[in-house]
Amino acid sequence: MRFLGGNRPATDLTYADVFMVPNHSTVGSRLEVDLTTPDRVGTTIPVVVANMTAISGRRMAETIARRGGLAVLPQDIPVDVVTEVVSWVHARHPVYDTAITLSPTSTVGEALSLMTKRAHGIVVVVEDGVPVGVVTDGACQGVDRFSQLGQVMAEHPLTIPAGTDLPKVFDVLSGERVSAAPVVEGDRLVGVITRKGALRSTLYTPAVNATGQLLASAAVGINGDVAGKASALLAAGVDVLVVDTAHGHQEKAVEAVRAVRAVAGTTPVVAGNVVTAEGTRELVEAGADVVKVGVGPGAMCTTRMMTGVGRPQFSAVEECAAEARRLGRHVWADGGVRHPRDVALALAAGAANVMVGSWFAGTYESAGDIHDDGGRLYKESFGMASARAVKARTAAQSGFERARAGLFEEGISSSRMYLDPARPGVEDLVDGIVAGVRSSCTYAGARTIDELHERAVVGVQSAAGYEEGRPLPTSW
Ligand SMILES: NC(=O)C1=CN([C@@H]2O[C@H](COP(=O)(O)OP(=O)(O)OC[C@H]3O[C@@H](n4cnc5c(N)ncnc54)[C@H](OP(=O)(O)O)[C@@H]3O)[C@@H](O)[C@H]2O)C=CC1
Ligand SMILES: Nc1nc2c(ncn2[C@@H]2O[C@H](COP(=O)(O)O)[C@@H](O)[C@H]2O)c(=O)[nH]1
Ligand SMILES: [K+]
Repeated sequence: MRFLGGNRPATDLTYADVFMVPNHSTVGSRLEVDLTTPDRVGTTIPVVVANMTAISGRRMAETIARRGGLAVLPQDIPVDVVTEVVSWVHARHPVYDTAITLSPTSTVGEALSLMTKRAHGIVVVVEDGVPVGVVTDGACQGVDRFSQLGQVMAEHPLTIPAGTDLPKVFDVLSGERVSAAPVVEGDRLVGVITRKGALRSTLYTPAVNATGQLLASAAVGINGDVAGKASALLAAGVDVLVVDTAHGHQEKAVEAVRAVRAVAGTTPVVAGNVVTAEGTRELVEAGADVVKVGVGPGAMCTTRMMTGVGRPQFSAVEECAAEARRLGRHVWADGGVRHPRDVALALAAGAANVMVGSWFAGTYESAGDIHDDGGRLYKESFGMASARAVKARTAAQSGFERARAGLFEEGISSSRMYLDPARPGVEDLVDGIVAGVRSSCTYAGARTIDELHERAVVGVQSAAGYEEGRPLPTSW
């Protein structure tokens, strides 16, 4: 990456401060771009879901890995639960979405409450593992919530035999005017496929481990028996370990990384967070394969307002990525991503992968429950250093210790993240990110993430320059 006109600004910058100019390009199509990440964690798109309780759970992990990304389970989740979630994610189908299933005697109320857990929009009614009907949201409207699904379901549903050619699936579903259908092996249900899902599966490559299972990752904190917890997570089968703390450039964090490295073998170890070359170097020397960059850019984060500490994210990523690359390692840009452009700019700055939290909170697949605010659907999100999260994390401590820890909050305890009715699923947001980044690459003349970093020419803009780039939904 170089600055336009060779003018490196004296001030640190964040994503909104910068733009990329197009280069002469020989990349003729956005489909020629390969977004496999150079960090060797196995992701085929540069999207990692942040380890936040309100966001990253089993459905998020499954859905994002199927499209080539990775979700990190938060450090607060007990090991036995992580173990169960990881084996569940590993057992998911790499192409077909997991079906929501109920029986003919289940109620419409149950179907409606489960329908928003996934974006595919159907409940499959099963008897002995065999689909006998399909229920859509439309079929549940205007009927008593206690009605049984056997009375409202569409019987003898269209089913797709597993292994059917994906363009054919798209054509069959389009021809039958249905958006989703159960997938069967023989007569037994193995999943669900949508029209969009068939399309996406031709564009995305699932992120899988050496045995072909969807990738799963989990975080470990820096307190307590770090090596013991890391070993338990490895025994649970996690494919990527993340050492997670606010201040990664502290002795305790460095020791935690050493402890994790000692037990991790060949499993990639990611550690953070830092914002300087020195912090990056110390974590790499302690054994991190990837260093996580970002102090204070997160949407739920109050650190900069509380402490004055942090660094504008574009410059933080640029400096840390340069140091990591010099040492043969990589960085993940963590926090502050609100638009596809931010992902592209993080990669241009040298990040190998980009962590997204709050933006994904407002989706069907995030971990929280859905709420209705006068017809607008939303989910609650909260920071991992908020009083709410600290309370949960310190549950085993004495009341005094918990109350004292609660005084050191550096995050928002409650925020509403509204679902975009046009893009309610996390895959809709990923489509936007991937389309944006592929396009950035062709503008820069890059076929890969490394080439985007090498070729990017970045300028600094005024607030008016940024504003000019925003679309205008209504007139002036
Ligand atoms: N990226 C970011 O900007 C930030 C991210 N977070 C997220 O919040 C979650 C909680 O992280 P964290 O607060 O590190 O909690 P942890 O429970 O992981 O513990 C942090 C440990 O570091 C010690 N510590 C020393 N200085 C600091 C400091 N300035 N801030 C925090 N801890 C410090 C703490 O001791 P003691 O409590 O005694 O001081 C404690 O032992 C994580 O998921 C983290 O990623 C939190 C803040 C900023
Ligand atoms: N200072 C705090 N940072 C937090 C908190 N919870 C999470 N985070 C960080 O934010 C990113 C995600 O950023 P987003 O803009 O995509 O939401 C996450 O990975 C953490 O590093 C918090 O309570 N305080
Ligand atoms: K912030």
